[in-house]
Amino acid sequence: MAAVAPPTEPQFPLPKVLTYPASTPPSLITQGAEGRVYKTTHLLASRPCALKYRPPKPYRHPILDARLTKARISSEAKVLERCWRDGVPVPAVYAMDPAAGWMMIEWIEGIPVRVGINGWLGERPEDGAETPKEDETPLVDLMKRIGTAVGALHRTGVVHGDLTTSNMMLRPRQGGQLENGCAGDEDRAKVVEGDVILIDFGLATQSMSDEDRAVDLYVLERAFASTHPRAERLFAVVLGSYKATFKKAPSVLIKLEDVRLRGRKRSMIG
Ligand SMILES: Nc1ncnc2c1ncn2[C@@H]1O[C@H](COP(=O)(O)OP(=O)(O)OP(=O)(O)O)[C@@H](O)[C@H]1O
Repeated sequence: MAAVAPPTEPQFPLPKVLTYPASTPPSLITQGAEGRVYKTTHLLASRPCALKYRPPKPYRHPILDARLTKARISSEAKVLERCWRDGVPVPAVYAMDPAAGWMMIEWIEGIPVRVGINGWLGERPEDGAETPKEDETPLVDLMKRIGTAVGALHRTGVVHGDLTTSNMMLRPRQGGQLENGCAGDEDRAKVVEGDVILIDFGLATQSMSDEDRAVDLYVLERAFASTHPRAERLFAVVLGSYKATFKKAPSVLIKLEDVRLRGRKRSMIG
């Protein structure tokens, strides 16, 4: 008889909700400074979920810690629900227990947009290098979908607070997508296909201010330039589709000029 492997001890004590039986054991996806993300099937075997859990912080006063944790989970879930109701592409919230520090949200299949873009760029030379022009339509289309998603987010009265291409998932449409963002020539377009879903609303707030929206765009612009320097010029496409999606974009884009100027001054001063 084949030996049965003993169950492996989880690296961290599981939140209580994940100690109940489920069709598959939970798997730890990330361990950040503030919390952990697990993939679980605790709700339904056919419906994988992401469980965001903020464990107690031993270095904080317990009453303050409990209050902060509860407020942060509630606030993230509230923002997600508002977005979802208004049709912004975000994971649905399935369940939560803010006092216990967790919320269970829709699992988004696919790869982070960052991985998709880098998979597309592959070994391409730096921007501006002498190369024959190639058809960039699939990448440009992805930029448009990013701008549309951010435009929808701002239209609904939410600013994300940490927009990066890591906080966006590319959910495959029918026919699938590549697992790891690496592709041969014939599959290259596939790595940038799919619906853009915004994730990680831990720093999100409800705001209608041009300034807050412009800062959100600026954070994304800076993150984009440092993560994808070879595609920096395409950020204009993101802003173009943002403008096409969101009626109030023109005043936000004027504000963005100020925010950029402040950013440049700050980096000159050091
Ligand atoms: N709904 C989801 N579906 C699939 N994967 C997810 C989902 N939510 C999060 N992830 C994965 O977990 C990672 C961390 O998630 P997230 O950024 O929301 O948590 P965090 O960084 O711990 O949060 P916070 O910034 O609020 O402390 C993501 O980069 C992604 O890989």
